[in-house]
Amino acid sequence: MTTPDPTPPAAADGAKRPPGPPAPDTAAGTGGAGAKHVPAVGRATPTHPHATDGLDAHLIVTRPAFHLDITLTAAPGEVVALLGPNGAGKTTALRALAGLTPLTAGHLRLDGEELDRTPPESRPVGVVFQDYLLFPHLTALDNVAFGPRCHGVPKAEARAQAAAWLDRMGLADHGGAKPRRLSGGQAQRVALARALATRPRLLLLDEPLAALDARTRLDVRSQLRRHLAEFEAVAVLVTHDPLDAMVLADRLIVIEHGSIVQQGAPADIARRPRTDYIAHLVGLNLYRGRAGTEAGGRLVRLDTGTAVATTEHLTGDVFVAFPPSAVTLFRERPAGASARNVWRCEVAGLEIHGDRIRADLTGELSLAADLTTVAAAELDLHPGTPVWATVKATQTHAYPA
Ligand SMILES: Nc1ncnc2c1ncn2[C@@H]1O[C@H](COP(=O)(O)OP(=O)(O)OP(=O)(O)O)[C@@H](O)[C@H]1O
Repeated sequence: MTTPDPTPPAAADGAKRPPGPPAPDTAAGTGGAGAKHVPAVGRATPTHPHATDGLDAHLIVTRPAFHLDITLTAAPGEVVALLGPNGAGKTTALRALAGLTPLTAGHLRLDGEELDRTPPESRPVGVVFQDYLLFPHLTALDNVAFGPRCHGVPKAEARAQAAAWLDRMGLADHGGAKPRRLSGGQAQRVALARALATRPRLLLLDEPLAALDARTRLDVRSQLRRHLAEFEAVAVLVTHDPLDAMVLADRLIVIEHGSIVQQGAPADIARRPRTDYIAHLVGLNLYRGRAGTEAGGRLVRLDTGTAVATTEHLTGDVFVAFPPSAVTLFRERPAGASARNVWRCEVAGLEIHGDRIRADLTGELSLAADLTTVAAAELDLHPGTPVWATVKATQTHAYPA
C-alpha cells in the first residue's frame, strides 16, 4: 500500500457488513457527500479555546414518526453509556454526534468548538461500530494507519503509530493480517485502535461488543474497559447490554421514546430504577405507589390496592423495588412466616435464567421470582399453578418517585 485507498472495496470477503463507515442520512447540513469511505475522524481547530472542555450537546432530531430531544454533557475522561429499548433513539443520537444525521435544532459543542456544521470527516471524532467496519482490502496495520494518513501524517510515521497502537491492543503479531483473517475480538480491537489512532476528542462506540460471542465479549470488554480508563477525552457508548454499560461507563443515560428518562452512576440506577425498562434491565421488580398513610410510612399502597411492606419511612409518591431472588414461593399459605409480604399469585410462565428458574407470576402482584431448579421441581410449578409469594420487608427498597 502506498496511500490510503478510499475506493469502496467489493463486499467479496463474505463480510455481512458494508465496508467503511455509514453514509450521512442526508448531505444537507452535514457536508457529507464526499465522506463515503473516510472514517469520521477529522480534526479541527477549536474556535473557542477558553470555553468549557468536553461535550456539550443538545440533540434535537425530528422525523415524521420520531422526535429525539436529549441534552448530553460529559467531561474529558468521562465514559457515558446511552442505554434504552429498541427504537429509543440511541443510534440517532450517536449518528448526530458523528455528523451522520443532521440536527433539526439544538447545538453540539466539543471543547468549546461548535461542530453542528462541521462535516463528519472533519470532526475530531472516532467511531467504533458493532460490526467493526474495517476496510477488508487493507491489512490491520493499514486500517489503523488510515486515520493518521488522512490527517497528513507521512506514511512511515503513520504506520509506526499504527504498529504502536496494535501493540497496545495486544495485536503486534497481526499487523499484516487482512480483516477476514482476524477473529471477531481481534477485529474489534483493530477497530478500536483505528479510532484511537486519530487521537479523537470524542470517541463513539456503537454496540462495540454485540457482534462477539460470549467468551470473546468477556475478554474484549475488560480490554475495552482498560483502554477507556486511559482515554483522556469524552467517550459515548451505545449498548443494549446493561452489563457492558455498568462495567464500561462512569454514567448511564437511559433514553426512552427519544427522551432521557434517567441518568446517573450505574450503581445508583441499578439501585433506584425509575422505569419498568430499567427495572427489567437491572433485574428488579418495580412498583409505584403511595406511602405515608399506613404503618408509619412503612407500607406502600399500589394503585391496584395491593400493599408492599418496606422498612423505609417515606411519604408521598414512591417507588418500591425488590430482586427476584428475594422472593420465596410456597404452595400453601405460609403460617407464621417472618416475611411480612405475602401475596396470592399464579405462575404465568417459567424460564431458565442462568442456573436458576425464573418464574413470572400474576395475581395480587405481578412479579418475577428466581428459584433453584430443585425448588421448582419440589413445588411442581407449571403455568397456572397457584402459589404464595413472600418477600421480607427488609429486602424491599423504597425511594421517592
Ligand atoms: N434513517 C431513518 N429515517 C427515518 N427514521 C429512522 C431512521 N433511523 C431510525 N429511524 C427511526 O427513529 C427511531 C429511533 O431509532 P434509533 O435507531 O435511533 O433507535 P435505537 O435506540 O438505536 O434503537 P435500536 O436499539 O433498535 O438500534 C425509530 O423509530 C426508528 O425507526
